[in-house]
Amino acid sequence: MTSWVLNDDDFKRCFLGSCLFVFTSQCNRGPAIDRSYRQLGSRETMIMFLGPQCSAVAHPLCEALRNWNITFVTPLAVSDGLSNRAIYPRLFRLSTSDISMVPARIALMAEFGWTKVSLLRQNDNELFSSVNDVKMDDLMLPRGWTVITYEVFGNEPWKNIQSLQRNDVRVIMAGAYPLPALALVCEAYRLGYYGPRIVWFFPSWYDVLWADSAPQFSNCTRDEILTAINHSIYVGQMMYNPSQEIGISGRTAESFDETFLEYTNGTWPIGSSFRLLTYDSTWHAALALNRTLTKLIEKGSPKRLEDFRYSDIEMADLISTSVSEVAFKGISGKIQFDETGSTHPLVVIQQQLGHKRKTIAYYKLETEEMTWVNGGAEWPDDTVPLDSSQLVFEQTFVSTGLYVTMSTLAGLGIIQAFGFFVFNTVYRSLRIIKMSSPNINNLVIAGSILCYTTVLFADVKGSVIPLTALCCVLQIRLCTFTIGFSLAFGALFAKTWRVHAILTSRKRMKRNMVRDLSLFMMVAALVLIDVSVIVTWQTMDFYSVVHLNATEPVRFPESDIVLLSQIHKCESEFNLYFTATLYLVQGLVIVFGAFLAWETRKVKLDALNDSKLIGFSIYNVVTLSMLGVIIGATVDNDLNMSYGSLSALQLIGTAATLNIVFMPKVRIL
Ligand SMILES: NCCCC(=O)O
Repeated sequence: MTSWVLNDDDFKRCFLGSCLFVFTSQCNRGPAIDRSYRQLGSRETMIMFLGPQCSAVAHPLCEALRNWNITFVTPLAVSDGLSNRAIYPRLFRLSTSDISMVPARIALMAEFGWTKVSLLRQNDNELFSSVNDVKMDDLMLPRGWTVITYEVFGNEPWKNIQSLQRNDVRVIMAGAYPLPALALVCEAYRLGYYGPRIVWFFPSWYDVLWADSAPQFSNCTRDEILTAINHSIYVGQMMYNPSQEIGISGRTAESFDETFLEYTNGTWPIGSSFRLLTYDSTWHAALALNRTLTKLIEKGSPKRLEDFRYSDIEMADLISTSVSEVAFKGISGKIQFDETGSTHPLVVIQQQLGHKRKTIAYYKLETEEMTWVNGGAEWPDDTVPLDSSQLVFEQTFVSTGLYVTMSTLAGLGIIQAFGFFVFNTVYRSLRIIKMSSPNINNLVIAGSILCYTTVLFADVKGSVIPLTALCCVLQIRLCTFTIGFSLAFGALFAKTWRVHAILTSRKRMKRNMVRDLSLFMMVAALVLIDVSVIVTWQTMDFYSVVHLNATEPVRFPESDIVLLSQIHKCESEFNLYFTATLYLVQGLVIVFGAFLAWETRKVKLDALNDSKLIGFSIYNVVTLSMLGVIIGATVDNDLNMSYGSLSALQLIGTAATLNIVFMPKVRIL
């Protein structure tokens, strides 16, 4: 390209015929360095180097040639490291550091509502060093945005694509030369990682037709690459002055392109995206050499440009200073270097739309201002892609059908319990009822009703229970079941204890020493213990709602939604200890009750002795409680299974106890 520029007639008129070394290295370090050293070893001294336009070459070469006092003027070479004047004192580029594109990328993310990206860069080049990642981090982290993965790719880009797929990455900022990028995108295509939900960011200095090289440099066709990069975004410096201003060369960008296309037979060869910058950089070199010559003449120096020698620091300084001082209106825009030897161009944002690349915005680095043009970005279905799947939480409730069934059964149980209460009250004067302690039996009924009531409190679908009140429901269940159990089983226990006391009083005590009041007190004491444990628990160690994933996330391939079913549970820090205390109290009553039932098993007076019934009840309670603990532990996260099975156990246990205690009496009557 530069060779063509040098052949341009207008250019020749302005240029003084000085010795320039022109790079045609196509970003290959080795050949570039080899050619440079051959040139330096020749008899012809080079006053200035035009290029290298690739950072990959600029880094090693300019560093190696630092002591040769050669001034480099290059159109591109955008690596941030090249701004370091200590290492590259005589390097001037008509471009800005790639790192200065980061604010533009951030502004685009903000515009499109993206807060999660992956940064992916080529492994073997300083241009795509972690400096960009650090700058991205600096601007993203304070905003609370996330870099999902930092990918570095080499010969196995499929691994990086799989990582992007695994991490559900939607927006990828790629830093790579076009040829490795083709291999990367080709892998993405092969692995099905493309479509309306995937957006790539590439540097805008990629040639517009970069996908055309696909068959040569990847296993994909041009169309496959274009499919994979459709809607991609390109960010980079503006290399085209859209205004029809005539620059120093007497050309506009448009008229230049006409001539250029004549020269290339209407094609856009590789590297043509920086044709205007190349033209302007050559002009810059020429103007700087002119300026140097003028200065030499003005100073009265006998030296001329061709007298330059690599050891002549004074003249090298003069050349470098002249390069830094030259400012002019080029066909790519206004050219003026800053103290780092870079320019401050406008940033252009483009979008790949099929085989075309559309300019969608400009971004001013100084003012951080974005100007949208040509209708801005276009997205499939007019919807900006999301930066990640939308996690939709679905609260799992107890199913209405299950709740209604269980509640109906509980209701029937409560009705039956009331029936037993009526029976107990109506026939209280009959001997069989009287001797079975009807008052205490009423406690069994009351306890059973409370146990049945427990089933009615559930986190049921369509219920009006807000999440904040969920733990109140659990507290009510805790109270109704614990107190209900203590009332019912405590009353049975108390009765058995009385039989045991009577049995033993025949020898040592008076028969009527154990009145109902004592039994009430006994049950009340048990209930009081429960209440104290519950009150201590709920005042010292509050329940709070925890969200538990009930299932693995369910992905819907055709949408961005990932459904996560959650159950809400109430837990407290010392949950385990308080539950264990309650179990211990109930367990002691059960064990002691079992002992008393065993002791009084020989009492033949059925109306007086409930020991067989207690034995049955204990058997019931122990079996059902064990089942309850096992079910509770195994189906903890399946709300319906957990509610259904525990409610069934409560219903069966309560109904069995009530029927065991009352049915024989009802039958006798
Ligand atoms: N061919 C130009 C790419 C940019 C760079 O290497 O700095």
